[in-house]
Amino acid sequence: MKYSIQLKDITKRFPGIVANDHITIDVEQGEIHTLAGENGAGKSTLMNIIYGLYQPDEGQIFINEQPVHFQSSKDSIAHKIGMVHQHFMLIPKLTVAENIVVGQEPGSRLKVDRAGAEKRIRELSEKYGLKIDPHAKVADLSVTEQQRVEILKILYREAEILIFDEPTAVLTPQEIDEFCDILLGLKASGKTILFISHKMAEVMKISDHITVIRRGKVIGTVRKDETNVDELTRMMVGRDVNLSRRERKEFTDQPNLLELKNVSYTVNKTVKKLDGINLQLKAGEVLGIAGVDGNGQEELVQAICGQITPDSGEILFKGDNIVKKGIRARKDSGIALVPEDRHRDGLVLQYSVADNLVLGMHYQEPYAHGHTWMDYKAIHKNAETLQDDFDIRCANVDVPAGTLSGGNQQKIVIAREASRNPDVLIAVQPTRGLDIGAMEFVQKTLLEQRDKGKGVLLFSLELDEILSVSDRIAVIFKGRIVDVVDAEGVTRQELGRMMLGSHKDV
Ligand SMILES: Nc1ncnc2c1ncn2[C@@H]1O[C@H](COP(=O)(O)OP(=O)(O)OP(=O)(O)O)[C@@H](O)[C@H]1O
Repeated sequence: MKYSIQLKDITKRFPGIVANDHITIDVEQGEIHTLAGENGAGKSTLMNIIYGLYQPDEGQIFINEQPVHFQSSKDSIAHKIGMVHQHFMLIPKLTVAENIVVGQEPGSRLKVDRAGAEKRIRELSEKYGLKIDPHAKVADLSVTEQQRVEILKILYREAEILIFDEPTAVLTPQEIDEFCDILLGLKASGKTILFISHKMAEVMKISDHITVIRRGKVIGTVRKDETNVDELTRMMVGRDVNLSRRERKEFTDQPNLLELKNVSYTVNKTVKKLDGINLQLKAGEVLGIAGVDGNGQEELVQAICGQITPDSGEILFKGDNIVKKGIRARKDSGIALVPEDRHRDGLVLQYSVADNLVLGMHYQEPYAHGHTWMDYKAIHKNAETLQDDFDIRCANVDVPAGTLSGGNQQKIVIAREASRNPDVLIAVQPTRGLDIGAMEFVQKTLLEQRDKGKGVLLFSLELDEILSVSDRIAVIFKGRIVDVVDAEGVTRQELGRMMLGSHKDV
């Protein structure tokens, strides 16, 4: 047996937290080894250590059975290690080929061998089924394509050990299947892959070994063939988790909290993003919006929250047409949003956890008195309560939000928006990047809002989530609502067909 990576007693401390606590893992050459564990367990930290971005406080790394001491990623790249990060690091203005060769242009200093580079990129793209055109501009590429450019970039540098930090969190279910095939192809050609994921289906599909870490410690390494999802879940969160269908509310005739009447929105005068949307969200229900990504979901959220103005139609919130109201006025009147992109729209990463937990409410009682005086005591108290309720893992609530793990950042946004006590809560991919225990918790939080008589509009690409949490499901296709069905009476298959444009009964 040959080992590509061996970690012996790796320990990494941050102020107030031991992120990695004597981690020992052996990764065999040519295998797909998955690292799983709760949000904040220390997975990304460990990957960053192997890639040379952080130095361990204790312990030893062996690459190809030789001890190494990486001072930076330059050193790990020299050892043929490549990493695809959670957030891509490409330059949008440049082409694929330019992004890939940046800093390592082939040819002499004076004459860059552009054609040679493009030829190699094309060959690599074909060999691994990445389907990327070296001439394409990165700004024009989808998320999946950008991820593939990142993969090409490390293959171009001849990486043999490939690290993927939660690559599928940003992919749609359809894209995940293709991504898994790419990883299996890379493995077949002899590469060693270290992979982080919270999604058990894909973990069970592609892994050889799975190492579970919890609170910085290794709980165990298991062979995929000798484990199952229940065992992994228990190893990860220390208990059983139930994500199956939830109890429905008996459907009585509740008033509409939110009603869209014939809402249309066109870009560039020709592309109809929303095409006569009619939708009602009642008090005391979760209305799931199902659809293949890019069928108008983003514009629907923006129209309701006031980020775009529809060309025609009405949006009634508790009976009032709010089409002309601004974003803040809508928020203040009781519409809360858990946005899809938490880094861009949900958090200020350099602000503390406590400040992020009152963002958008910081100018109101009880956090501010008379618009001038911020009540830091009240802000702190709120933060500590929410940290407890939502199990936000951090050293304390004064650390910058940017130092929290991805999943815990997501919990800040959800905790804040739920704590606004809104009448309507719009949740867009609310469990993306969350571990299975946190996923269960967030879904329960949405149902609690419902049970308090609020309306929850749930946008999710995960059909299982839509089916298990929603009371009714509206299917969006090409900017139109093609059907609204009772969640109890629809199957996964029917929903899948409807997402491609057909009605339930067709
Ligand atoms: N640069 C940093 N400064 C301070 N603390 C940090 C830093 N990076 C990580 N941490 C802390 O180390 C712990 C482990 O974080 P890490 O990002 O490794 O978790 P993770 O397992 O990748 O979680 P997730 O699944 O949520 O992405 C967390 O408590 C986090 O807040």
